[in-house]
Amino acid sequence: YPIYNNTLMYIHKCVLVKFSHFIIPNGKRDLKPQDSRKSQLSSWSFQLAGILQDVSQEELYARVCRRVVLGALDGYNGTLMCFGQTGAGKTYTMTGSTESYKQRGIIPRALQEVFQEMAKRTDYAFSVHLSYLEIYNEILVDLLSSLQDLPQLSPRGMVVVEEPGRGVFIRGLSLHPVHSEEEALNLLFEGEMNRIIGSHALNRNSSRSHCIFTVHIESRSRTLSVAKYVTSKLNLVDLAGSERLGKTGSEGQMFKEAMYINKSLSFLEQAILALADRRRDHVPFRQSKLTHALKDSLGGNCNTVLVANIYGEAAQIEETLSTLRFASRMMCVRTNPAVNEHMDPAQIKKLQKDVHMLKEELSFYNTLVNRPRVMYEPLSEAQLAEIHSQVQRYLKGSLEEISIISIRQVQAVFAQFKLAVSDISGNSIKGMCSVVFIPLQLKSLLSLPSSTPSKAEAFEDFKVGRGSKINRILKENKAVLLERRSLLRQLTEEINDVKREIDCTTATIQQHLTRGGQGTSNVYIYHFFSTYNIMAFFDILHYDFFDILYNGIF
Ligand SMILES: Nc1ncnc2c1ncn2[C@@H]1O[C@H](COP(=O)(O)OP(=O)(O)OP(=O)(O)O)[C@@H](O)[C@H]1O
Repeated sequence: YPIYNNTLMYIHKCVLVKFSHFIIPNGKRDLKPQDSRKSQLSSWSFQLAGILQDVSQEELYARVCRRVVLGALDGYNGTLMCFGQTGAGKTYTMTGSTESYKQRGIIPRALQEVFQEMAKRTDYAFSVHLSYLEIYNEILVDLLSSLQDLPQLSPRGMVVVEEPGRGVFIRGLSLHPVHSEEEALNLLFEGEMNRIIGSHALNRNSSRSHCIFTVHIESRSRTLSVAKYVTSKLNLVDLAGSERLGKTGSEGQMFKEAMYINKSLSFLEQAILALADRRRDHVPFRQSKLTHALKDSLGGNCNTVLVANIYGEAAQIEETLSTLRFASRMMCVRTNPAVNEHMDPAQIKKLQKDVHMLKEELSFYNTLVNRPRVMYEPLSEAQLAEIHSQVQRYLKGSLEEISIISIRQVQAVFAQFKLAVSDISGNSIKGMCSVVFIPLQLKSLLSLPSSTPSKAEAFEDFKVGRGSKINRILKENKAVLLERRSLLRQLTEEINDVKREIDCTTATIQQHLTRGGQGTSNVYIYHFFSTYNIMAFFDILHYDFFDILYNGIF
C-alpha cells in the first residue's frame, strides 16, 4: 500500500463487480479511459492505498484505523471518513451492525482502543469528551443535546467558528466527559437513537445526513511540565450517500435532501481539489457547513483516512466510478500531521508566582546569612561584559581568580570558557601569540584531574608545586644532619679508642692498686662512660627526630 503523506484511501465492500475490471497500479493517478466512447469502456485505473474486499470489521480496523486512533492519543488530529453511494455500507463500516459484537464498526472499536491505551499510558493523565454532530440540509443538529441540563439551542444557534489556537469548532455543540468505554458507548447509542427519533419527528430519512462523531482528547504528563498539555480531535465521519438526482427520480423533500447532499459533497470535492493543488492559495472551506466543520480535518496537521464504500454491482458502475474519482483526488492531498501542544496560561501564571515567591525567600535568607549581593535575575549586558573581560584576563594570566557569587555567573563563566575553546579550535585568523598562549593556559585549566588523587600522588604534586620550597629546606637540613651524624660517629669511634686505651690503663692501674693502694680514678672512669652513652643517644635521637618530623608533615 503506497501511503501518501497520511492521506489514505480504502475501498470497503467490493463484492460483485469482477475486480479484473479495476486496474489499480501504483503510480497512476487519474481515471484513464481505454476508449474514447464511454459505453465501450471496460477498464479504468485509479491510485488507491489499498482494497479491502470481503474482510472482517476487525481486519478493516486494524489495517486502516488503528494508526490514526493511536496518533490521536499522541496529540495528532485524526479523521476517518466513509464516503460512497447510498447503501454501499458507510454506516456499517463506521458504526457497525447491532446484530453481533463481531460486527461492531470503527467507532466502538476506536473507543475501546482509546480507553485501553489510556490505561496503559500511566505516565499521562487523560481526559476524554465526546460530541456528536449531524448536518442535515445545511442545518447543524446536536445529537447529544438531550443529555445536557441547559435549554436546547435552536439549530440556528449553532455555528462553525474558527479561533486562533483552538482551530475549528462548533459553538453550541455539547461536549460530554466520559471516563470509560461503557460510558462512551452509551453516548454513541444515545446519539444514534436521537438521530432516528429526530428523523421520524421531522419525517425525513435518517441516512440523508452527514454525521461527525468526535472524540476530544487532552493529555498531560504526570512526570514532565504541568504547564504543557496536548490536545487532539478524532473525527469519525459518516457522510450521507452520494446519489445522482436523475437516478433517484426523487421529488419534494427527498429531492431537496438529495440536492443538499450533492451540493455539500460537491463542495467537499472542490475543497479536496484545491487542497491537492499546491498552486492554489485559497481553499473554499466556507462554502458548506460540512467543509467548514471539517476544515482542520482534511488538510493541515491531521492524519486523514478516507474509506470509499462501493457497490459491487455492474448496475452501479456510474456511482462507483464517481466514488473512485473522488477517492483518487483525495489521495493527492498532502497533510503535515503535527502534535497540538499548548501551554496552560493558568499553570504558567501559578509557576511565575511560585518563582517570584522563591526568589523573595532566597533574598531574605541571603540577607540573614549576610550575602545581600547574590543575584538571581538574568545578568545584564554590563555584567556579561565584565565576566567576559574577567575570563579573558584569567586566560591571559593577569587575573588570579574570577569572582562568582551566583549560579547565573557560573553559567556565564562556563559559556565564556566554551567560547574560548571553540575560538581556539576553529579560529585560525587570530594572532599567533594569543593562539599559542591560550591553549597553554587552558591546557593546565582543563587537565585538572577529575577525581581526588591518592595521598602519595598529592604529596609528589605538592613537592614539585607549592611545597617545593619547604622540600628544599628539609633536604638541606637533612644533608647537614647526615654530615653531623657522620662527624659524631667519627668522634664516637675516637672516644671509644680513647676509652679502650683508658680501660687498658685502668686495668694496669687496678693491678698496681691491688698491689699498692686506693685512689679517685673510679669517678673519672665513670665520667668517660657517661659521655660516650649520651653521645650515642643523641646520635639516635637526631636521626629519628628529623625523620619523624619530615614524614609527619606530609
Ligand atoms: N460489509 C458488509 N457486510 C454485511 N452487511 C453489510 C456490509 N455493508 C453493508 N451491509 C448492510 O447493507 C445495508 C446498507 O448498509 P449501510 O446502511 O451501511 O449503507 P450506507 O452506505 O450507510 O447507506 P446510506 O447512505 O443510505 O446511509 C445495511 O443493512 C448493512 O447492514
